[in-house]
Amino acid sequence: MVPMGNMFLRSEFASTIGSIFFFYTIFERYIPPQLRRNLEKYTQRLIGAVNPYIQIVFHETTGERLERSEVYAAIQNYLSSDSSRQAKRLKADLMRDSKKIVLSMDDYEEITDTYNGAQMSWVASKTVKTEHQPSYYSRGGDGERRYYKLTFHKKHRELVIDSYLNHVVEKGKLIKVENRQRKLYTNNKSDRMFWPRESMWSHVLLDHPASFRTLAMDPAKKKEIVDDLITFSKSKEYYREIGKAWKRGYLLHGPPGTGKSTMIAAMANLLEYDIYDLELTAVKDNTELRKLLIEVSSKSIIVIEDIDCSLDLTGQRKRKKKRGDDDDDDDEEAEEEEKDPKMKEAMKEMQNDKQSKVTLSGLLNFIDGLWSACGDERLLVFTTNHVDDLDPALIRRGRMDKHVELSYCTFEAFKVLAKNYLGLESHHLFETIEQQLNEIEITPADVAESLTPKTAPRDVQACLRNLIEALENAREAARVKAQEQEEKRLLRKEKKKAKLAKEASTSNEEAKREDQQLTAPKETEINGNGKETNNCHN
Ligand SMILES: Nc1ncnc2c1ncn2[C@@H]1O[C@H](COP(=O)(O)OP(=O)(O)OP(=O)(O)O)[C@@H](O)[C@H]1O
Ligand SMILES: [Mg+2]
Repeated sequence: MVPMGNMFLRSEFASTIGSIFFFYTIFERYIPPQLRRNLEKYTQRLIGAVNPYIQIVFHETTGERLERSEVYAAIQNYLSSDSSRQAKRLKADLMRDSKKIVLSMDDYEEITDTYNGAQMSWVASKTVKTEHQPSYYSRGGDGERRYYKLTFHKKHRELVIDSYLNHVVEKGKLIKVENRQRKLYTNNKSDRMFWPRESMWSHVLLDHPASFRTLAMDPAKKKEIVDDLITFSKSKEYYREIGKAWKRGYLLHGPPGTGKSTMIAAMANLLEYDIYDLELTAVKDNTELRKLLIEVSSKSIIVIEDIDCSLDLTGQRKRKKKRGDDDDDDDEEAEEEEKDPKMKEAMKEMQNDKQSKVTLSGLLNFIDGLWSACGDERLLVFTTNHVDDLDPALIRRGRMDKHVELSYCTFEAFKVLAKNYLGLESHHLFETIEQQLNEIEITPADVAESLTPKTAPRDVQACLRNLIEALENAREAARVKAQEQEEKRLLRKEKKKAKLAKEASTSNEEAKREDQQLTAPKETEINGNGKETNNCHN
């Protein structure tokens, strides 16, 4: 049996709804629009005077161009976890650049959030376009405009305005960054035309498998770098306190094939950052460099590879990436220049026209000038094979805070590679290899190549033997190279000696000729007066 009280309540409720419906129909049908709007306005004011709750509306689109509001997107991300727990009807979206589906509450759902003990209510809603509203009213052309409505008690007004809204937006942006697909950017060539809103960077998805676990290097050094990176990524407040922009410079130097580029990928994977691979030679000038910098997002690594070869940063073009026999090459080039200096000059000018005009001071400004402080949480990484060729100003601490040398393969590094490539922790051949590695210089890239299995299933013993052979070959190659260099040195010495001897004999001959001229008997003439005249004109 239904209790009498309940029945009464139900009939009361039904009659209230009926009355509202009745008045609403009259209101819509018989009251002219102008009067209706005025009535709505005053009713809102009346309710506002007695209602203790405040509402803020955040629309999905803003401005005349109806761009998607960043705040709306941040709120959507912020509310996603609460929505999936509280809302009964959910919408699933795969946002642009996101690797995860974002769940948000469907229209007219309501969820609550608690912040510092204050209750906040969020409702997803939409307004439908009426005939009085402009045609650009809705973004998708479906005549609807979505919004989130935040409702809270007026006693929390300051809390909401001073901190809750910032908290929502920051947390929402963070969630977006965590969900994003990471990217590898490179700068576009500057001689092409850019559309007004087109980016100067183009990108692909970043999907490099490198990690610090698989990076072969001294374990203590590796730990130091990992700790440094993690500390940096958590130091937002610290950098603010000491009054420094939140960025850090890394200089990775070492011979080719020692893992500099691999380490950059490992850094990006560890911190979940994007990579901006900056090709300096494609940047027209310092102004363009600054524009590129402004477009770099937070949580990113800006990389300039082979900085010593990238540009003429010290006023002299660096021609030699690969050294070794430079002295001879230099001699030959000098000879060429002597032969036809004018042609050389003309070629240089032609090259200069095409070259980037980025200067050292432009690059220094890029690293730590005022503009470099726009954007947060950035690593700047330079790599080079020849650290001594770099201008000291470029790599001083404060600009390049951490200098990391990546060098030839040590036994510790080999063990990491053996584990990665062969799943080996120990083997009786390890002792031989350790001895060899102490005596021979070989890059981790060469070790990795020797350890790569060439048969399936992999033959561990054969791989290790490959490495031992490669090491012996490297020893022989080093011996031959040293011998060749010694021969070249001796040849140069001989040449110099011969040149000096030739110069000495020429000057001797000249001196002899002078002496002969000085000591030769003077022609004597008797002039008309019967006096002697000296006819020597020297
Ligand atoms: N320390 C290392 N740990 C693991 N793998 C490495 C290491 N060094 C090199 N390798 C392997 O060798 C290859 C080449 O290494 P990488 O490109 O990182 O060298 P690099 O120092 O950047 O050389 P370059 O100066 O020529 O640019 C990588 O693909 C990687 O497989
Ligand atoms: Mg490299």
